[in-house]
Amino acid sequence: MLSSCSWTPPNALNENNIFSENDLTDSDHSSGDLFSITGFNSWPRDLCTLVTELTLAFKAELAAGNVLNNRQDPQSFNRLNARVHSLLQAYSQGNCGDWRRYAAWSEHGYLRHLLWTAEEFELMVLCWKGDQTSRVHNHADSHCWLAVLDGEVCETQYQPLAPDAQLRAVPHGSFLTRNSEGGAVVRLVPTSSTLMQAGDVGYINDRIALHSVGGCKYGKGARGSGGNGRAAAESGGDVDEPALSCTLHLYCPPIRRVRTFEAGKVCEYTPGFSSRNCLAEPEEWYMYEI
Ligand SMILES: N[C@@H](CS(=O)O)C(=O)O
Ligand SMILES: [Fe+2]
Repeated sequence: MLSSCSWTPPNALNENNIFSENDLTDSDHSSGDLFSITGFNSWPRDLCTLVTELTLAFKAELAAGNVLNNRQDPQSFNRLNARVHSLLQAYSQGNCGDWRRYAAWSEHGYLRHLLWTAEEFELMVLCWKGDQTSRVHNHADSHCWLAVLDGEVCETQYQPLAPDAQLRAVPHGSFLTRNSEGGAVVRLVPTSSTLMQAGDVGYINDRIALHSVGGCKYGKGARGSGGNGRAAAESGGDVDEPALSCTLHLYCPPIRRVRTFEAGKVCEYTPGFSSRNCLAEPEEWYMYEI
């Protein structure tokens, strides 16, 4: 709840919505160059500050007349991506563990816990037990940032190929399905597989690839009390138990319909949530208007 957060409205911004050198204190300068590159106000160690800074980043692009989706003007996107990436990285590497109160796992599949929803973006914690894996899916023309809060996940990206494409060998893990509209048959081929650890941040959209994400079968995960995986690992997880991993997902704009791709079929549905412990009532967060 907002009352439990030490949240204060951000300082006034200059006309470019970027904090100037004069806005920085000496201690800010000692934090390094990232401030001058990304222009954000504070390193977000808690969710309230993170949501505030993200809101400012998205509103700044909207105020400059840019759309927010995967067809965004490249210059606007590069500016936004640098800022959002830095904010998520700062939070996932140095957080105070406040996301843990929203985390819960299930035997039956990964769980989605909604933290924050607004017109510009949604933020959620996803909890993976063992090697639970999402089906290959799209992101509905939204931007999707993913930060690992604890444990490890593996992201596999897929690209469509014509089913009769001349391949020397059919790549392991590829399968025949339908295209996005459920029409022509395509072969989805895995093109990359990336192990992501606590503190890592990734980005994807539909123009880059489809993907699936999965946790690790066994290992050290989110059992410690620290803010990230290193702290949890040091506090000692049991390597024989399913790993408990947590990821933070940011979708801009929020995703209302998602498509999943399996052998021979495409499904479209409205993604749901296991819990909606939103951080605060929206009106409390919009005290500050750009
Ligand atoms: N995009 C998925 C999670 S992941 O596998 O990227 C979701 O929101 O459920
Ligand atoms: Fe995804």
